[in-house]
Amino acid sequence: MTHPRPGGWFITFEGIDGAGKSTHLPALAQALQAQGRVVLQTREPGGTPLAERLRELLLHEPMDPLCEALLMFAARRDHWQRAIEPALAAGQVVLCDRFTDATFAYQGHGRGFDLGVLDTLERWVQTDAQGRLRQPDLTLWFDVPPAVAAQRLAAVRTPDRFEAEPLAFFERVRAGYAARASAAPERIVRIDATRPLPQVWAEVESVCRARGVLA
Ligand SMILES: Nc1ncnc2c1ncn2[C@@H]1O[C@H](COP(=O)(O)OP(=O)(O)OP(=O)(O)O)[C@@H](O)[C@H]1O
Ligand SMILES: Cc1cn([C@H]2C[C@H](O)[C@@H](COP(=O)(O)O)O2)c(=O)[nH]c1=O
Repeated sequence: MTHPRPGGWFITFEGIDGAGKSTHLPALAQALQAQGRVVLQTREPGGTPLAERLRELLLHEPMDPLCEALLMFAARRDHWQRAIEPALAAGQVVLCDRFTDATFAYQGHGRGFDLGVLDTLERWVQTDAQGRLRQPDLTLWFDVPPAVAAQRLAAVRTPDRFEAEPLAFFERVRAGYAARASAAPERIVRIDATRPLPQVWAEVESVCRARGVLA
């Protein structure tokens, strides 16, 4: 049997809007808590009072792509320093609904923002006191075609500034996630999220067991 390591795990949930991330994140939190782990459930943009205020602007105020990218990273820096790093240092499991892969997918591939600049901002924001660039330990990429995701979301809520983008935008975002997954296959695991919920959850559990996140 595998045992969770004593230090913290940093696990991120990614995918286009409506893929199913927010459905599975609390389920994994519950499974981990049942095994005695302390779990921080959080999200981006957001996760601290300041970052939640930036989220409101990002989701609802019109702005140009540079402003959008800078605000995403500003929110991330606050979230990173005040919430994620302390939780990991305390040995907690951090489950984060979106992180920097989303910036590469949405701002980079979706909006066409310079990927090299995003690399630089990522290094500025996520480098620890020892000079190491910190990445998630595991990223679950919930992959669905944009038409499926749009159908799911249409049934449940009024679209925000991102969700109101056309299908072609989400095709580019999805391609962005695929590119990130090809570049980091050991970290980013693709989950076919078009299947019924119980099957998707079974794969989440199985990946987490295989990685030693779940015992
Ligand atoms: N595998 C699935 N099959 C059918 N419906 C699903 C599936 N996964 C999620 N849903 C439904 O789709 C809707 C969107 O799911 P959810 O909120 O988890 O997506 P999300 O990826 O977190 O989206 P967002 O990033 O926009 O918040 C919800 O109503 C959810 O119940
Ligand atoms: C972190 C991050 C997020 N976004 C976008 C993606 C989503 O449309 C919204 C967040 O809404 P959700 O319902 O919580 O998924 O923000 C982005 O464009 N870039 C990012 O880095």
